[in-house]
Amino acid sequence: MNKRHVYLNMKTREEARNIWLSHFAEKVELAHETISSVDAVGRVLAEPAFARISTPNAHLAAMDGIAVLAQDTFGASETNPMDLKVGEQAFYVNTGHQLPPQTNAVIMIEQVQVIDDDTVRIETAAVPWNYVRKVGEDIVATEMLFPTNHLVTPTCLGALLTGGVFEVKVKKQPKVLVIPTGTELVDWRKIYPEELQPGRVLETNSWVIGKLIEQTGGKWIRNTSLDDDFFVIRQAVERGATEDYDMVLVLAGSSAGSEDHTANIVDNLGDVLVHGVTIMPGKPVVLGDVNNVPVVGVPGYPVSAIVVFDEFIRPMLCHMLGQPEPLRKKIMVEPTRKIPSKLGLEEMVRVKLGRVGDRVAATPLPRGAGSITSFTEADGIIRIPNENEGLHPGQPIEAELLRFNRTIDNTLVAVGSHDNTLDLLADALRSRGGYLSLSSSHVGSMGGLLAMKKGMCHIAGSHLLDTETGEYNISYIKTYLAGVPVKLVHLVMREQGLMVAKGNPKNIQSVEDLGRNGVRFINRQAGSGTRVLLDHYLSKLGIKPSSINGYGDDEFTHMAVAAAVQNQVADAGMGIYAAAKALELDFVPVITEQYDLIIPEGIFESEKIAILLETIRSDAFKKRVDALGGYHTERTGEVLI
Ligand SMILES: Nc1nc2c(c(=O)[nH]1)N[C@H]1C(S)=C(S)[C@@H](COP(=O)(O)OP(=O)(O)OC[C@H]3O[C@@H](n4cnc5c(N)ncnc54)[C@H](O)[C@@H]3O)O[C@H]1N2
Ligand code: MOO
Repeated sequence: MNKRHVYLNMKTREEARNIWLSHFAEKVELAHETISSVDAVGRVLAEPAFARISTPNAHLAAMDGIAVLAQDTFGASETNPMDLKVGEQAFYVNTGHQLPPQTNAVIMIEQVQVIDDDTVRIETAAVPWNYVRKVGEDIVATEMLFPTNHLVTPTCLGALLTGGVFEVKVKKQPKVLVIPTGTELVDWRKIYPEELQPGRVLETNSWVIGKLIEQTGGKWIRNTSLDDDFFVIRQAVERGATEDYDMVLVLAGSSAGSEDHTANIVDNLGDVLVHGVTIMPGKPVVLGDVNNVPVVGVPGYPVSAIVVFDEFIRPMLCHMLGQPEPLRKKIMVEPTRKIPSKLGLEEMVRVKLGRVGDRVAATPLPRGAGSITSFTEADGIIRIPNENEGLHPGQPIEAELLRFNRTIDNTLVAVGSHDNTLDLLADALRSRGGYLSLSSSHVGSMGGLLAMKKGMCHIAGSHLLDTETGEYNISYIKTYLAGVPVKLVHLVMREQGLMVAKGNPKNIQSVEDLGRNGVRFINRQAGSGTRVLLDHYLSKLGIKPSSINGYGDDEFTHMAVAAAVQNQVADAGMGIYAAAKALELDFVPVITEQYDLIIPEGIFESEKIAILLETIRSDAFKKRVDALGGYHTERTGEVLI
């Protein structure tokens, strides 16, 4: 059974959804149960709920005052006040009291003069049924309160109880068996995080998918994680499809590897309806039918699993529960940079969004389906259609929102060079308890200048050294942002240097050592301030870039360079002290450099920027920056131009 499975016929998302939902349209029927109305919040009615009693169940006073027979008061006016006898023509009532017999209106106490214990005076006539809540005004016994398939909410509970419906018949929650598979997986409940061995992976998908099932109104039972063994996994799927489960999910093993059994197992036990959909992430999904139970082979990568939940599992649960699928709101956005896409696949690109002027800027996040943070950091999803090779910067496209519009309006968009203090800044802004958040995307200093020129960001972080004057950023602004009025605010001074393995085994002491035989370097991308700095040193020292082994290999952030050194992909990389410290690397200082924020003049006086400046100038923020090590904050917050 270890044959490598070749994809059946790839289907488009639309085709796959139709096959999947229509195949089970008549087959999936949830059982019913009768439960207390209070427990039914979040559940779906299996039959209509009819009121058993009326409410109000008598005529009730709607105001504090006197109950009267309206006809008795006709003719009363300011010029013709009328006296009423208490206990005969007028009866004191409070809001909610039942009206005394033979009365049909209430006069508010403010409009009543008390003459003595037995007499009250009025100056306006009462209109029949004024300030009275009549019998059955809200609910009439036998009326239908809610139809079949109604989702009970806390407010619906109010109507049910008021109508005397203390129990309701609801659909049983769809019960889903979730089977994680993969010999490399480790149960997080059984280890300390630091004990995780290299190559082992924490089993997270079942928990994420399980909680998504709960959110959709289902229940989940987690099978213990199974090794990649055809027979063991088949047995679990068979059990799920013959016991009283409404759906079975096999996590991982969906693609083409020698250990990827899901499609074969479904084929062996039932029918594979779809294997392979032209979406990315989520491509290798398996949709099948075993014993009339929907079975999904959910791809192992965390983001692929979430996408498959959104596209196929949630729709099936909603179908079972008779609920419409929740649709995400959509808005038009513009990419801040080029987003290439594979022809023939519908790519779902996670993006950060922020309103800049009258446009919403969309910055793509890393696309790897293994990166869960590319989903948690995303504000929206852009779908690039199958027949499209990608998007140009500024090309308008629809994005599905993962957050509220308000959040997007209140996001400061930072595009440019990466610095760890931006993370602290983002946290400091959020922890003010206000509404403002910072989203930063790391495209290097020059990338930030370009985004600013196109009006796609509020902030560009930059540390571009003018090698002739020794000054930072200003000459670059003059050259690249000519005609774009901007302000420059100093953020931090920081140590740049060479990150090397702990103990510095290759004894790298300076930039000159990078050209030595046996030293492998990892560079930063062209256009990054760090690259400019390195090139400056190389030319000053007369070292040819071509003489450095690895000069052509680059990474986009300080942390990525640090990780390359930690993983021994390289012996040295240029970056900031904080990144070296974070990964416990040694650090050889080269220079203290200046890192500033460029901000468009047009928004410099805005409330958002005022909050930003107040935050970076605060002692609390500077203290946190200093604690990172390798930073100097003496001039933090100074406006330079
Ligand atoms: N030759 C090909 N290889 C792959 C293809 C392909 O078309 N041809 N497709 C790729 C795509 S796209 C995806 S998505 C993955 C799907 O792989 P599987 O569903 O077979 O899953 P695995 O390979 O076992 O795992 C992938 C990845 O995810 C981790 N994982 C698995 N389960 C969990 C879990 N429960 N919690 C957390 N993480 C999990 C696993 O360790 C792997 O790192 O295949 C590509 N390959
Ligand atoms: O389809 Mo895979 O899910 O692209 O990563």
